Amino acid sequence: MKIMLDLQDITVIKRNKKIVSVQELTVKPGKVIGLIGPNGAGKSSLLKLMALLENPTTGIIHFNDLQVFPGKVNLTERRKVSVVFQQPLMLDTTVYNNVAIGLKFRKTPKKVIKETVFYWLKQFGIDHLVEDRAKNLSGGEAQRLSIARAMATNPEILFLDEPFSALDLPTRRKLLKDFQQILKETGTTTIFISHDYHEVRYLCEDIILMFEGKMVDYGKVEELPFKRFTNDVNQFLDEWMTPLIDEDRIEKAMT
Ligand SMILES: Nc1ncnc2c1ncn2[C@@H]1O[C@H](COP(=O)(O)OP(=O)(O)OP(=O)(O)O)[C@@H](O)[C@H]1O
Repeated sequence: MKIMLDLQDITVIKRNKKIVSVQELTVKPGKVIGLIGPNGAGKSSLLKLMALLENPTTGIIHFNDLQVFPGKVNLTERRKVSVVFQQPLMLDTTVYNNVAIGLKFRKTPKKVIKETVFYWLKQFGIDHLVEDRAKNLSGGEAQRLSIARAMATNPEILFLDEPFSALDLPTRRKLLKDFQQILKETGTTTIFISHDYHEVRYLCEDIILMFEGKMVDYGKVEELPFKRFTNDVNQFLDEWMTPLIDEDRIEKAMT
């Protein structure tokens, strides 16, 4: 299988501190990867590199076999990448225009724009809000809109920085279910930051574990409970995985 994204000998140094250090990281098409680790571990910094938004201090990045320099990515490559942030960045206009804008920039014919916008709003269950102003949406609706907008441009790779963390549990569960189905259908390569083991297990096959700026693991989610790292990392993982054990116990008790 070909490699979509390839990072070699990457470091990011900010204010004399190495905040990201990754020797080798490759992403194959179609993978859904969770980017995990404690606060300040370097997840967002790594995501920005992978999404070609920021330059590493040292190292080389290839995207589809082409060496890229994030500060100077050409438009064709940039448009293959979509990023969704935790706080949806909405234009102060209608829901329709928020989704249509990326397609307008790509000079997509009007008819195709309309079809695409309605298709994605429907996929995320918000087509009835098409004429509403984006700023009036609830948190859950806005998050649906921001992912629909990202998907509408048909990205080769999608990055999400804690997209579900601001949502209440039922809303989050519903969106996760819809999103999982959509990823299954589209096969979009996806990398997303999460603090939620349940979420990661539900959506991803693989995880990248960051700890104190270093990538300390890149492997299968299901193998994580059986791996051992340094004491600090083990302690983080033990605590990180505990809520799921509780949740499983509650679910069992209820059935
Ligand atoms: N522009 C910057 N200048 C200086 N330090 C920075 C800068 N950006 C990030 N850092 C530092 O780099 C480290 C990693 O930050 P980053 O936001 O990547 O971590 P994170 O794992 O995403 O954390 P969180 O889960 O809290 O969002 C932190 O110590 C942060 O303070």
